[in-house]
Amino acid sequence: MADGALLLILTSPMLYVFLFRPLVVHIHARNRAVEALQKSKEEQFKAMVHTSLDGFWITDRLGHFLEVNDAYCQLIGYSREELLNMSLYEAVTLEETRAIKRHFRNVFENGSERFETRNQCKDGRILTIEASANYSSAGGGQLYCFVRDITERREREEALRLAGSVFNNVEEAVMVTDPKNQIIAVNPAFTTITGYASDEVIGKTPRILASGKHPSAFYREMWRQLLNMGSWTGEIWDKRKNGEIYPKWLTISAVKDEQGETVEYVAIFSDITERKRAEEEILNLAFYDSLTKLPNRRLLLDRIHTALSMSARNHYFGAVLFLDMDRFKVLNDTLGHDHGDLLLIEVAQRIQAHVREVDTVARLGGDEFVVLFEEISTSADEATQKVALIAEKVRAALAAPYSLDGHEHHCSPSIGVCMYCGNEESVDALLKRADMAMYQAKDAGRNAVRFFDPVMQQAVESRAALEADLRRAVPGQQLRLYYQVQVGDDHRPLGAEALVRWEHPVRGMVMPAQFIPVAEESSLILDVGHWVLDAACRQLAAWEKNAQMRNMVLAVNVSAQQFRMHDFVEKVTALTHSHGVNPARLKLELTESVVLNDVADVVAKMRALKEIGVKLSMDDFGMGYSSLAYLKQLPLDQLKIDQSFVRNIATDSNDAVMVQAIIDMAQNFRMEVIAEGVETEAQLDFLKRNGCLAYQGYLFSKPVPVDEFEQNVMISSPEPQTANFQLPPLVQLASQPGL
Ligand SMILES: Nc1nc2c(ncn2[C@@H]2O[C@H](COP(=O)(O)OP(=O)(O)OP(=O)(O)O)[C@@H](O)[C@H]2O)c(=O)[nH]1
Repeated sequence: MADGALLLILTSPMLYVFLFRPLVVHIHARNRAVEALQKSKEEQFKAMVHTSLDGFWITDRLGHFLEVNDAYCQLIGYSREELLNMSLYEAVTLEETRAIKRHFRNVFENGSERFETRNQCKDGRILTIEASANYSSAGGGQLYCFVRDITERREREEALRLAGSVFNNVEEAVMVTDPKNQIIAVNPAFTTITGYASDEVIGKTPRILASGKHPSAFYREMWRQLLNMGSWTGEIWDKRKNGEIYPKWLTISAVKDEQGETVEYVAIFSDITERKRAEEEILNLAFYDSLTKLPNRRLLLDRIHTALSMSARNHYFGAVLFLDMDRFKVLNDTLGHDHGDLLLIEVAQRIQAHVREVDTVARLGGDEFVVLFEEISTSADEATQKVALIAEKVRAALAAPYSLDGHEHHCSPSIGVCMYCGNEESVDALLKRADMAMYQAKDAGRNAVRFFDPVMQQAVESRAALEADLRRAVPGQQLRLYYQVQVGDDHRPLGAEALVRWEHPVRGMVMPAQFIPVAEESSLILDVGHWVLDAACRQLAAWEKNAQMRNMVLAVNVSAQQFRMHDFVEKVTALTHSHGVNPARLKLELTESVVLNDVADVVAKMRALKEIGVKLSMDDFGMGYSSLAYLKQLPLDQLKIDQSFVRNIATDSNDAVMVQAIIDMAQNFRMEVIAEGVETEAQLDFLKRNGCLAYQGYLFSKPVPVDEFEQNVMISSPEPQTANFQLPPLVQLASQPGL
């Protein structure tokens, strides 16, 4: 229309001036008005958009921002200028790029789309955005979009979803109560643990769960803490629907609103029956003896420790009783371990029946028990007397016959007592003393009570020190061999007995009587024994090269422990081989204690030794329990008459008869016989007259180092094995034991 008017004006100026101009003016005015209206609408729109709390943007079809409002700038952290130089793709997270493209396509096709996306702010934060986009074809196609940050809402929803899932699936029971303590919700685990379905408890108070095991003060304290601190945690005994009382671990928290008012209490609990049972079991295993149910060593040590500290404060005397059943092994060996166990249980009960409840009765292990008496008296005398009385009562009770599964058995205890006051002595020392006293009771014939004696302690301590030193003797090369000659009836040297000496750097020369018993009580005797055999073989090998010494037979003592070793024969064989020694020059002296053990095994070993050519002699013959019956079975070469018989043959007719009998026996069994401890001519004379043709003793020589021995042999036999062994001026030393 406006275009037609213009044509008319151009073709007819008059018409224009008079008719159309006013019209044209009107039209312009109207257009201006429309424009103005449009402008004002745009302004309004702009104002509306810029004041909107929601974000707003316009992009072109490619996503370049054409307009953004302040809310969007604030939301995303970029300025308007920055955004107008960016595309929407730069404002979303990388993963969202494809989704945005899809949303754009949808908007182009459908005109509008609501979608959720994730924007990346300038500072890196990721926001969950709800977007409502519209398409306009104006300006080559534009997208108008209102956006809203729903990050928090989504997080809340997620948290709620999670809480709901946790509530329903968690193993712990959850119970929610209102501020009036009425149950408003419980989860499935609550039903599993308590047995109550939710509709049975909702509207009720948690008191229906109470076991009645706790006093009301317990609940008062729980509420006090809950109200003051906002939560309570602890162990509590409750009752299930079926009446079963059980322990649970409970946490109650008060949930408050923004004003700080409690709106709910949330109780979360788990059933700890199993855990408590396991804990108790572990505790029992750790601190109690499973057979007698008495405290074990660990708990006892702890109790003694506490008792000593108490005594240091209150100055009361206390005591430790150490009990060991006498010959308990016999019961195990005869009636069996089960009966042994029954006796131990009975012993535990009898001890407990005779002491106060506050006294600790413990089992240390095996047949050893300890009783700890605390706070007996502040007077030493009174305390000692009281303990002596109790100990005697316990002894008598334990010595009474036992009926074990129908079998009557007699057993008794040996009891050692050690008093204490204060904590100067350590727990260990105290127990050790009581133990020593117990051994004193055993030594006194058993079934007895003995108090600790300090003199005995000293003896025990010096023995322990000797053992510790002895441990270093072999590796420290402190052992020596001495040689005591053995001669024939013509006094010619036949060989020697090798005798061990210990040359201690501080103690000086230690005699075997001092250290062999100590070695025998530990396995040290094996090391010492092996060393002696090795040294003897080395010496024999050296003598092989010396014409005058070549025929010497060397006797070596073998301990019972050493002989019992399963590989003893192999060891002897290996030693003779490795030193290149003629085994016939080696004579092993066995004692009756060796032979008494397991006759069949002993005989087998002896035969094996004889097979390789080693000679065997029975040492200290006549001292033990050797019976003719088994002497006959032993492949012995020689009997050695013990020096205790030899000592008195000239003066004691009994000993003389004994020696005669031994010599006869040896002759009957076709064994050689040698007498040890020959110190006088009279003894020698008697032996000779009775047919004993070999001798060892101070009359010929004391034990001497190898050089001296060789010298003596060479002096006495300038020609190999011809001359008599001269009696050296050593006879005066005869009073020393012939070791
Ligand atoms: N039945 C049973 N025997 C045990 C138990 N623990 C250790 N023993 C045995 O208890 C015995 C303890 O013996 P000892 O105390 O050394 O010796 P004993 O025969 O009592 O002789 P003395 O103490 O010298 O009078 C050993 O034979 C152990 O094998 C156990 O739990 N039950």
